[in-house]
Amino acid sequence: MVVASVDNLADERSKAQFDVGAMKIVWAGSKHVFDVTDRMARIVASDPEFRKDNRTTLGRKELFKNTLRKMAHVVKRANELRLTEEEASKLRFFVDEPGYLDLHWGMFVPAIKGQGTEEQQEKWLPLASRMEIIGCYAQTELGHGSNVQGLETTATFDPKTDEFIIHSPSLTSYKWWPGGLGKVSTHVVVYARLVSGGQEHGIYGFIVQLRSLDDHTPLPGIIIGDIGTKFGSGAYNTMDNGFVCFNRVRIPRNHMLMRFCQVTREGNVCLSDVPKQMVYGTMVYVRQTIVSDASWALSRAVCIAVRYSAIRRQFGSQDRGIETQVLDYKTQQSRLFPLLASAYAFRFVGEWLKWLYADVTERLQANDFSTLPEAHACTAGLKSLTTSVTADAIEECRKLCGGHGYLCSSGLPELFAVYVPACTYEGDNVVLLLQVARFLVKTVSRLAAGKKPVGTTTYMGNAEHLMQCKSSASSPEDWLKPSVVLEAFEARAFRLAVACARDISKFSTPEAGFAELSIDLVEAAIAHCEVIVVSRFIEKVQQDIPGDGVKEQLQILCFIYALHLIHKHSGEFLSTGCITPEQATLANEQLRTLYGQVRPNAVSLVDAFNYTDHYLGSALGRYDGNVYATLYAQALRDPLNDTVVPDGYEEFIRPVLKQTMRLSRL
Ligand SMILES: CCCCCCCCCCC/C=C/C(=O)SCCNC(=O)CCNC(=O)[C@H](O)C(C)(C)COP(=O)(O)OP(=O)(O)OC[C@H]1O[C@@H](n2cnc3c(N)ncnc32)[C@H](O)[C@@H]1OP(=O)(O)O
Ligand SMILES: Cc1cc2nc3c(=O)[nH]c(=O)nc-3n(C[C@H](O)[C@H](O)[C@H](O)COP(=O)(O)OP(=O)(O)OC[C@H]3O[C@@H](n4cnc5c(N)ncnc54)[C@H](O)[C@@H]3O)c2cc1C
Repeated sequence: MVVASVDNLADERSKAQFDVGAMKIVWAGSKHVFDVTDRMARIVASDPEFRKDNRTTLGRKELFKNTLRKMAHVVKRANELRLTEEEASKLRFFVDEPGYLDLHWGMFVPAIKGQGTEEQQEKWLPLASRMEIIGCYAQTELGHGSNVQGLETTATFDPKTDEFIIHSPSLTSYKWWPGGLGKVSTHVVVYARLVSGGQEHGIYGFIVQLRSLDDHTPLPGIIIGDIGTKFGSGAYNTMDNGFVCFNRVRIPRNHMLMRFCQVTREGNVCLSDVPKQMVYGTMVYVRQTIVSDASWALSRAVCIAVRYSAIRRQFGSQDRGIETQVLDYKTQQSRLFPLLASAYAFRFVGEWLKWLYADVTERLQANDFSTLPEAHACTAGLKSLTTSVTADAIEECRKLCGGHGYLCSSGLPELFAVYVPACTYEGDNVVLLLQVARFLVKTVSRLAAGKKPVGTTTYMGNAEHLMQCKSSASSPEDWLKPSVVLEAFEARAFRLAVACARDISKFSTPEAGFAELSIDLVEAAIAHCEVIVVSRFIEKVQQDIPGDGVKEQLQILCFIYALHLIHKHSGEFLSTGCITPEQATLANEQLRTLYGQVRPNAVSLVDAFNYTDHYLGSALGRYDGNVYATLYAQALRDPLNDTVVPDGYEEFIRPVLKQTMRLSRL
């Protein structure tokens, strides 16, 4: 049985029609990134300190202490190996355990870099880099998260002492959720309403010390703790998401992050000549990183499901002969291959978004704020789209693995539990899509005023054509033409956005229209985000891509990505008149053909992710395909199997059996 499993994956690998090594480089982004990633993944996988297969069986306290041990080991190894920032960040990534380091490096440091003055950066960044202080990011409160302008915490300037007084005026104003806050962080960037001279001046970030650097006890006026156990076993419970109440805590004036707004010694508030949304900059940065993370989480789930589907056999045999690999069932392919294609799509759009973010950052530094709205819309929209799809996809992969997918040893339940809050943190996905919709409606109304759209909305400049065009697809092969596919996506997105803008104008106020039509607006926003992903994927496959057969495989995946969306949203494509029912049928026919073309390459396409068995953490997704023996070995290691007769037998099983025996004798 074991030998047959191993043979299956070896057979699968022998069928590949492309150069897997070259695809690994494409997936990584470059040879350099591949080398760094590969080396860091192996360092983590070979270090017993980073073992993670017992995580779901540990209680919260044990689990948390275990994470503290691992985080300390990460810092130690990074120092010992003299890792660069890039290497250290990959090392932390492959440790694959949410912990305070994520928030320290991922939000606290970026908040200071983005919103601190040069002097503030000079003071705080070395302390943070050497980890002489540990920081987190506290924006959300018990009563408000999405509505940042509704935050209640105050930072009142006291000109007498040249200090700010940080205060939580109500229970609902307690900071609630920040990762790393509950038990670890010594410092925090806290977002509060700036009050000076009796007037409010908006929300800004303030650096506050939370705990003593000598004995870690909370400083006076600070009530702090963990908010409690979260969804799933193991999963995000390794993180100390916390609460904090500030009771008139005093901090020096220069602890306010003053890059965009300065408070003088006299308490005068001087706003720089920049948009006030610059204070939301850390969120834009993190949303961009979340899009890249989505492709990692999705590809990990898909890797497990594809390998297992090649191993798993059900039905199809005559006379108890060899059964069919479940990967050969068209229904399995139609559920799995679009997810495989989405993993590649999100990888490429993530890389593009990184470029967009770098570009806008450069412009902002030169006081050019013109691309800020587009950067906000793209990061918000793509964060929303990719995390929602990924969360659903992990659950779909669990189902694709049948009963064994439900076991923690499949790796999928914990991956789902750890991933699903991505739909909420850094902005609830619906709230973020409504931001995209606001941007789209504005773009459409600017069009009417003769303004030329730029960036990702450039396609809307072709307004007349997009409103009238009818798809020219007359055969399944036509759906392999980039121009045919793009036109359908652009026309659908534009028509939905125009319909929303038109309908909003029928209400008494734009706000009333926006609120009433928010369901349609969310759909228009998704359609626009899908234009971005599809067009970036098409752009990618039109480039020169080295490696035998690599480009061909990516083209197949690109069209699977696009055509499965046409199928999924066929209602919208049809109701907007972008395609006809016959053309939808042709697209489906082509999709089926493409599934057949991916089939022999599926295992190699997930091998190209280059994941170690440690990172995958799955009995079902092992590289060698030795699924059943691993499942059995892991079952035997379960704490319930420590003893043959369970604890509790004497107390709770024997009395029941005795009672039943007595009753049956009656
Ligand atoms: C091994 C596994 C490891 C896992 C590790 C994972 C690590 C991840 C850790 C996750 C940590 C999580 C952290 C957090 O969650 S931090 C808190 C995040 N909070 C949010 O995201 C709040 C969401 N809310 C908002 O962003 C705003 O409140 C919202 C945008 C929704 C509304 O803001 P506001 O009321 O001010 O704005 P309006 O809607 O009225 O818009 C006014 C104009 O401002 C523009 N705008 C809005 N936001 C931005 C922005 N960020 N940048 C630029 N411009 C922005 C908006 O478009 C409006 O413009 P116009 O007036 O021109 O239309
Ligand atoms: C694991 C995790 C880690 C986190 N880490 C941090 C952290 O480190 N620092 C930090 O500051 N915060 C953190 N957060 C908090 C997070 O940022 C917020 O939970 C998030 O921004 C959503 O806000 P909310 O909880 O207020 O949701 P709500 O806004 O209350 O959402 C509830 C529902 O209302 C809907 N809704 C809200 N507003 C609208 C609207 N205008 N129109 C239509 N529907 C609407 C939403 O779609 C949602 O369905 C974390 C959260 C989680 C789950």
